[in-house]
Amino acid sequence: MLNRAKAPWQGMWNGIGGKIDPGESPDTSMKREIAEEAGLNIEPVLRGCVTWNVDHARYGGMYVYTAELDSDIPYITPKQNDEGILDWKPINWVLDPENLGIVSNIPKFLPALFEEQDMYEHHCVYQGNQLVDYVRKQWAPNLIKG
Ligand SMILES: Nc1nc2c([nH]c(=O)n2[C@H]2C[C@H](O)[C@@H](COP(=O)(O)OP(=O)(O)OP(=O)(O)O)O2)c(=O)[nH]1
Repeated sequence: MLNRAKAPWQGMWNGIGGKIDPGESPDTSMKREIAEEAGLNIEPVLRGCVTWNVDHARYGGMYVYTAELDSDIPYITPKQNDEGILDWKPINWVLDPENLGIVSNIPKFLPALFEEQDMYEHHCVYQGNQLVDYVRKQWAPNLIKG
């Protein structure tokens, strides 16, 4: 997890990610972001997408990935970089609904990434900063591999 040094969600814990560069595929972008921000070489596995709208406007979305790491990987945390503080967190801590230090939609979409075979679009509706509705529907990637 990354405790973000900058907005959005400054001071909160989020997964690692970032914007896709021009000409880059989502998979390649994910690999690059994890290498840049965590110094890890991973094979990202696409597991769905998260979409949102804020105040019935400002629609956006992101692809979500998982990856498997060797348990013997030498990786000491917490560790600070330009993006914030990196640390491994127990899954129960991440998913605890009373944990207000986590970006609010993570407990909604994360369990399905690990526990279910199917992929979903996880849609989040915000009023201002408040997550007021969440629905998911089955989703299949279309022409995004590269
Ligand atoms: N958990 C969660 N993360 C989100 C959501 N929306 C969203 O953009 N993100 C992620 C993607 C990015 O990692 C980060 C948004 O920050 P950003 O747009 O400044 O991107 P970044 O600085 O991390 O990336 P970059 O400039 O290095 O490319 O949060 C969301 O609804 N939930």
